[in-house]
Amino acid sequence: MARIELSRLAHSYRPNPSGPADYALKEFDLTWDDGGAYALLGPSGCGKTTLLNIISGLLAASHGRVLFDGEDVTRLPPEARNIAQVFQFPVVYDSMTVRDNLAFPLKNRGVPADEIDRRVKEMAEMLEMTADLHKKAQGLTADAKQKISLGRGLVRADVNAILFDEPLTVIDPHLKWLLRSQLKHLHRRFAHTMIYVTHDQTEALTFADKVVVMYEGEVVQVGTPEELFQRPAHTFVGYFIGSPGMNVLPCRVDGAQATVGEHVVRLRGGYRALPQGAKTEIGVRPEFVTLSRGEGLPIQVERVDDTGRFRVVKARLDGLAFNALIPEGAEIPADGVRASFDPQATNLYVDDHLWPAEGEA
Ligand SMILES: Nc1ncnc2c1ncn2[C@@H]1O[C@H](COP(=O)(O)OP(=O)(O)OP(=O)(O)O)[C@@H](O)[C@H]1O
Repeated sequence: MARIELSRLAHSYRPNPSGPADYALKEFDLTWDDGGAYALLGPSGCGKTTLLNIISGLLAASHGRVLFDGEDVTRLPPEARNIAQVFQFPVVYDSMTVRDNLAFPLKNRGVPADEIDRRVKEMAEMLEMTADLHKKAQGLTADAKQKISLGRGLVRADVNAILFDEPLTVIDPHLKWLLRSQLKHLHRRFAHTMIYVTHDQTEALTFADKVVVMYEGEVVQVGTPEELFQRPAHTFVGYFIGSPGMNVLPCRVDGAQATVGEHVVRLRGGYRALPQGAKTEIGVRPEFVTLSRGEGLPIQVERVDDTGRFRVVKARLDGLAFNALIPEGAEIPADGVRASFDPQATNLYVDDHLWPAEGEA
């Protein structure tokens, strides 16, 4: 296992990049702690696979360095990096049995036969494939083949890190849930550094201790699921995490208050010296919105969906989509509805980035 550092890393697939749009990854520094369970989350095309392939050595970064426990591995090929990688689609040897497929990475590294036997049995049990050990991979379903791929990634004890690139895409929903909890269990047991790529927030939040969120080639936040919920560092994190996502409203800011349209919203602290001409917005999660006939911003309710524990109110505010989550039992006025926000949970964004109030870090 290793602590993985990416130093001033950037990548362009073009030979002569001339501007930010030419970069699949824009420059950043990032450290993955030894033994951490990370999810790498972001929409299609944001650079997740590019980043994973740079860590494993399948791709040479055009800029910056990769360090494992302080040692520069930037120029080392994949086989010298001791990384296990599991891809979206199965990578198995069809002509081999399940047992031989699982044993392959261990045989390659000269692990003694009795140790191979023990680890293969343990892995087959975990994957619920003990009865299939003697079968050729060829005749198995896509699900089963992908389970073997996972097993081949997890069977080695000595890896620096295990990288998963959307490994559960082809797996049916029930098994998906099962395998995800087994991965978590395995992480607790062996404390491998694990990086799990997904564009599914549920998958990311259930697997990881820390989530790295990417957007358009940038790492926009690294944080615990709670941090991503409470203080999204970028408006994209606010939209992407949570269901429904954070409300983002254009505003003007004056000290400790924002003006949205003609209405004043109290902020949790003072804001001065904001950059001239920058885009300013407040972000408030639907969970921190209260509806009443009294104070607040006028909204037009379009729909109320009852989920059991709370109701999702879909509305418009100054023509923009706006959502509120209202607990069961709390009143939703029939007309003249106004929305007010908890100031502690109202964040200010300047050009999409979270802006701290005076005195905040
Ligand atoms: N081999 C390549 N040559 C040129 N451009 C590439 C190559 N691979 C990826 N890209 C581009 O780099 C950007 C990042 O792609 P990448 O596959 O890393 O994203 P991703 O977040 O993994 O997406 P997905 O979730 O769809 O797999 C995209 O604009 C993509 O078109």
